[in-house]
Amino acid sequence: MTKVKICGLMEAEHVRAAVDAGADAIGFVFAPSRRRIDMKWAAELAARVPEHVMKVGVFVNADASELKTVYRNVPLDYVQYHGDETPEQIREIGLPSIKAFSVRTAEDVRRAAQYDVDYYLFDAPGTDFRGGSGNVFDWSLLADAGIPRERTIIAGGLNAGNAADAVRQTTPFALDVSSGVELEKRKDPELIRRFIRAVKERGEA
Ligand SMILES: O=C(O)c1ccccc1NCC(=O)[C@H](O)[C@H](O)COP(=O)(O)O
Repeated sequence: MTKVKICGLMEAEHVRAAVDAGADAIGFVFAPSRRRIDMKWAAELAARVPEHVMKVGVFVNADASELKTVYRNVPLDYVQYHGDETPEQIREIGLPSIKAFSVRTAEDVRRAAQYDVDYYLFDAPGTDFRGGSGNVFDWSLLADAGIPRERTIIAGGLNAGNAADAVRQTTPFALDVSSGVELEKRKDPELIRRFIRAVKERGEA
């Protein structure tokens, strides 16, 4: 069954809505963004999340010691690298990892093979910030990725209306969404529920 990650959560009500609706992972953004969250508040929110729901911290070109401080203080399961981090930097930091790739061309997708990480997240290029743009990239480019589908996460412009197509076309491990579960730039519990339903109830085994 395809997993769902709800990213950019900032409010207790929205974390609860995601967990209650069956999210498999939630994301906190510690990078420059309108969704940026303070470490102490993220720790409080994460403490209320059951263990089976993965907690992911999103970073963009963060200083290694800063990143490790957040990882120590917030009960995170994965670090999501959403900037220009190199394979060496990620290896040296040595934490469970997701590397995000902004996809414009097939070459952007092929770069992923240089990384030894737990999961590979393919996203549309950012506009204001490095992620969370609400734009979709060309999923057909993934045919060239050379990355096992069970370690692939698709992001970028997903919503309840296109989630089933994304799963059908890319057969990923998980879908990741942020803008598509927001109303007027704030997470919306009903949209969160609809998105998770659209992924989980698409009739797969
Ligand atoms: O969400 C952000 O504001 C953000 C800012 C900087 C780096 C990464 C960011 N988000 C990472 C995510 O995993 C998003 O869910 C992903 O980019 C998809 O976003 P969307 O197109 O809004 O669904």
